Amino acid sequence: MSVRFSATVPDRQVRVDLEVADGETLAVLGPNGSGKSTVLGVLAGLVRPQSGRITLDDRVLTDVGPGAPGVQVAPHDRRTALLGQDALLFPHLDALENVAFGPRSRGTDRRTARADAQRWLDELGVGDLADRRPGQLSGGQAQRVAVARALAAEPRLLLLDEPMAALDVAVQPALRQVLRRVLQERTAIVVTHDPLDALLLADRVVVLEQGRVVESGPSTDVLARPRSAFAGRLAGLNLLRGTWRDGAVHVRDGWDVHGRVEGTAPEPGHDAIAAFRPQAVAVYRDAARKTLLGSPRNAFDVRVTELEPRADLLRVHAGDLAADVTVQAAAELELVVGTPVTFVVKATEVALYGL
Ligand SMILES: Nc1ncnc2c1ncn2[C@@H]1O[C@H](COP(=O)(O)OP(=O)(O)OP(=O)(O)O)[C@@H](O)[C@H]1O
Repeated sequence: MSVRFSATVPDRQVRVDLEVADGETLAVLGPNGSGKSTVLGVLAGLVRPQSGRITLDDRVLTDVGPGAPGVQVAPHDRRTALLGQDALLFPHLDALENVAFGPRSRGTDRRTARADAQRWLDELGVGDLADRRPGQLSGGQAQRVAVARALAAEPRLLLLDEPMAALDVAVQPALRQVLRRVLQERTAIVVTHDPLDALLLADRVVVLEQGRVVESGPSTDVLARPRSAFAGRLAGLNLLRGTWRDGAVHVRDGWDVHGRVEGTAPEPGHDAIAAFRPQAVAVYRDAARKTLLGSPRNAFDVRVTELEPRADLLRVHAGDLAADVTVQAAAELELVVGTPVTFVVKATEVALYGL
């Protein structure tokens, strides 16, 4: 286990235990004020817990509280790197100097530090912006430089606090793809509000509510079959797993899911996943109606397995799939458990990813 974390911060009502395996990315989800940033702050050494013990690669970073030796390694000595919503680059330094700053201050010679910094900028797709100052970068570009700067410090644990929250929706997919590459094989914790980030960036998810871990497990399980109230509200995503074939996710015979490919298209025959929200699914009794539809759609012939009231909607479950319909529509469709129906979802509402 790379990270073992146990900490209590009473004035923030936080009491959390968690572990991260070597090379694993853990997503931390939870409502506002549930303690996500506090956990990152404690890991980074910025918040001192009242009691707690943290080890990273068996090195003790924090060991405080009654009877503990009172170890609290300083933030710059922990081999953790924390990246927030805002890039927080030094405004008077260009991108290259920003990235080279950490290695320089640790004693790396100027030429090596600059060469390494250029490599990291190249790796993050912003190598040609090396001589720009932060004021001349877009939000997405600045965030890439910030990731390069974090990685140049060669952290053993990368901490990302909503790294895409401050960016335009339009530039999020590209950064998400960069982060996916960066996080592969790296030990990291990502705080996010977006279930797709949890799915795509993380191997495992923990859900915090009121400073406690209320749920944890593999990302796909937690998001498709959430048990906690928060994960349920956030996720409940329809996730269909299959192999990539002819530009679609082949789940089984007759179930080829079309959608928009997020990031690079998967290799034929490789594992892939299709994700769409229950709100995007229309439910029909008469399967023939789907042939009347204009834009490309996916149709799944299924049987209702459960009807779950949710606020002013009804969630119609059919095995692993779910659709949200209004109560009125459900009544008109005369839905009961066992009713054969067709779930229809537009291809534009389906996100496809290679795994
Ligand atoms: N600097 C601080 N000093 C004292 N209390 C704080 C501080 N920062 C946060 N808190 C409190 O600690 C609790 C946990 O907050 P935290 O920021 O860790 O939650 P979060 O899950 O990251 O929330 P969000 O999603 O809104 O960022 C909250 O009750 C919050 O009000």
